[in-house]
Amino acid sequence: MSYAVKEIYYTLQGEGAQAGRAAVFLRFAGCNLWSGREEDRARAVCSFCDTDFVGMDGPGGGRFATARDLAATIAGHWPTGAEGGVPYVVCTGGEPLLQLDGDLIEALHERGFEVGVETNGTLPAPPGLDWICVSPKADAEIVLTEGSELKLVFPQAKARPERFAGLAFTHHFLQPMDGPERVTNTAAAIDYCRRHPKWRLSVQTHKVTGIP
Ligand SMILES: C[S@@+](CC[C@H](N)C(=O)[O-])C[C@H]1O[C@@H](n2cnc3c(N)ncnc32)[C@H](O)[C@@H]1O
Ligand SMILES: Nc1nc2[nH]cc(C(=O)O)c2c(=O)[nH]1
Ligand code: SF4
Ligand SMILES: [Mg+2]
Repeated sequence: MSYAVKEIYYTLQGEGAQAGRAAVFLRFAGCNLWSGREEDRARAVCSFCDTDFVGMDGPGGGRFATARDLAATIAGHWPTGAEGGVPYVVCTGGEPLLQLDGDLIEALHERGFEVGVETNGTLPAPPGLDWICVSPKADAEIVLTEGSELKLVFPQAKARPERFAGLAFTHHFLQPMDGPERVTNTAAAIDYCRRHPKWRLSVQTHKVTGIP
């Protein structure tokens, strides 16, 4: 199958347990919980999204006919001068599990990449992923109930942390909801983590440092 890609760029992972790690970001176009159009936001299942994932018009974006082509393009974004460490690609979107498949993961592994995914958890994951970050949304049942990290945007009235605390993830993070209430949400997340040490705070560090 072919892949619809919004953008591809090299940056640092900004969130969660891998925050600070150099990575190529592969942002797929499209999501199953919101059309991406502002006029649909209020009645979307997921209504707080901070991302433009519509179309294939971003830097490095486009339609890729094969897994080989896409993996080669991603590998081309890893700087030739980067010394040490393991090349890392973060597959996000939009919802990456609408498109990410075993062929692409295999092609990326062949090029020496570890493959991470940022997902809303509503779709099954193909085999072979090295890092799975699930970020549940209040009105969308998750089918991915284990993985590397569960990163809950906080607060969501209908998705309280207690509902997810017992799931088999290696890490549990609360990420303050960005938007008009960011400062209040950050204080509330800090307070929750202080009272429930199983949970850690995930600050969106790329927004603090001003990188993409
Ligand atoms: C844009 S989403 C794309 C991946 C996938 N669709 C998902 O929701 O996990 C990437 C990450 O940003 C988080 N996110 C989206 N909007 C946010 C906001 N307004 N504040 C904080 N985190 C947000 C998501 O929960 C997810 O962890
Ligand atoms: N630097 C950086 N880190 C991120 N981690 C998750 C992101 C996402 O949009 O999925 C993201 C992003 O957009 N930028
Ligand atoms: S599920 Fe992810 S990409 Fe889709 S609208 Fe929500 S935060 Fe944005
Ligand atoms: Mg983002």
